[in-house]
Amino acid sequence: MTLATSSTKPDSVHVTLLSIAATAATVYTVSSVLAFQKRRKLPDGVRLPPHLTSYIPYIGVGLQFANGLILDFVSDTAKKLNASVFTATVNGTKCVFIADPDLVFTVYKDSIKEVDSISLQKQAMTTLSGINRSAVDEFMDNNKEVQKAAWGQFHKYFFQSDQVSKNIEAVQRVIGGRLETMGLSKADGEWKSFHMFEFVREFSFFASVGPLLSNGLLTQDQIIETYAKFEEGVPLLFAEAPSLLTRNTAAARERVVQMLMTSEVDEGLSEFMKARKVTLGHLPKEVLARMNLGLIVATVSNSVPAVFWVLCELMHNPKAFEACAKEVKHVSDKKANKEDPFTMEELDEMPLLESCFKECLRMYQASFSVRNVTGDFILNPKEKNGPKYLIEKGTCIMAYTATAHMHPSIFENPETFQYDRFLDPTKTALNGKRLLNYWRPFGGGAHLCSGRKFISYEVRVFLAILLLKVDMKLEDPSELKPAIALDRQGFSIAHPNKDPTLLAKMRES
Ligand code: HEM
Repeated sequence: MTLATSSTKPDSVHVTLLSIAATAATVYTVSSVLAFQKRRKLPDGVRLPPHLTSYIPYIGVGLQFANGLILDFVSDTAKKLNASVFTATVNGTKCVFIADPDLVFTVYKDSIKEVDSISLQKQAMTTLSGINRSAVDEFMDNNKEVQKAAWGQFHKYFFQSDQVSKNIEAVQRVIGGRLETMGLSKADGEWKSFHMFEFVREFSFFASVGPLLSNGLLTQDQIIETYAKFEEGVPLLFAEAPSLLTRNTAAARERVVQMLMTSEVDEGLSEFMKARKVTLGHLPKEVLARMNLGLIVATVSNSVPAVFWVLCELMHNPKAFEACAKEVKHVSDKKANKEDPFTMEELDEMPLLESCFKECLRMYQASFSVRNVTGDFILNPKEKNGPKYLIEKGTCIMAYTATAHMHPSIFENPETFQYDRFLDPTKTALNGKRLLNYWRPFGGGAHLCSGRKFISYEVRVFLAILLLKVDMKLEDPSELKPAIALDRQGFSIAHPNKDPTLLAKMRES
């Protein structure tokens, strides 16, 4: 599918699904759907979702329309059209939007065979990683066993406790090294100033790519900036925007790919990558590097903003900060040697930190789960006697997680950061069903995030080290907390619309 873009500032312009949505919202009518329904014979009680007839040009709209939340677009349009499911055509593709928190996760149901994501995975490998389309088709269509083995490796290295434990140890070594690089290894009594997002990125990027790919990347300081340039334009690449708009992004991508093929990277390969190299060894080195770039995107584009929001919320919520700091100190005080890395068992004794992480994923997961529809199927709304919707072959479902995550009938005061909201795993939602059933920041079904266990420990360990060793304060405590950057919605965990200044110094031990 393709997204609308602004053409004024190629590459610095972000494309958003919101821009499309907001543009679409300028003109709408349901009359065409009603006419169509009369023509098409539908089973009893089944209707076509109303269609937002809209003017959505490909080029020439963009930032000027990005003036609201995708969430509001979805819920407001659903209300206007009086339907929990509606469609809108986005540059030629009929997209299905779902405003019902009980229906939005239908996309993850493996039982619905008419929903396909492989084509989008292929599209991402081609447009985003830059792998030749025929090589992608050949790999995805004819190497099912190899893909299964590669998935198994992910499971082994990022899910099995013994391996996650090793990786979490490696993460702590990386964090220790970065504290040094950032001038925070010694208690010299001096406050140092950082932009909070950049500060988090410095730790989280290397703490992820080291254990995931290679320690050889830890010395390539310039990879962060180059990768950031690439990541900024990823939505444009995925949208297959004209090359004029993606030139700089593609150039940054090529530089990252080169960095992933250096001899230092080869020499420092992680255990996971060594295993992967055996399984995928038949692929050309460059294709492998591009696939690894895709892994970095899956990892870093979510984990960096996620960790940022946890730190940011803690800095703005003294009560939560104190409670988490106390929890970490309690665990640390029991350690025989305080300098030893935290074990997974110790991190499991930090449920408040975990709850903060879950709460931030709830509040800031701003991505669509996109699925192509390969055959007609009927989507049943929750109301017993309510309408059932026909989802048509050839459409594209755009499931927006925040539809459930920010729904006031599910999560009490959804806009408020409640640091202990997820402390009790048996807690029920406002509608009486299990709270965690409505918490899906890692997707679901066949594409459930493979890194979800690893990242939940990585976040805890990073925050535990900071809370234990570093004094932190906001440069301007009266400054309002950042909001979601509207121009990046739809792609990953939301980015902030501004980067607050954090003052930090190593604590006297
Ligand atoms: C807060 C951090 C993260 C979030 C919110 C997140 C979220 C997600 C989501 C929503 C999906 C499913 C996409 C879809 O259904 O279309 C996904 C897939 C995936 N994630 Fe994550 N992720 C995170 C961190 C990570 C990390 C750290 C890794 C690697 C260590 C990782 C590796 C993957 C992979 C490989 C997939 C594709 C799974 C498949 O298609 O089989 N993710 N992630």
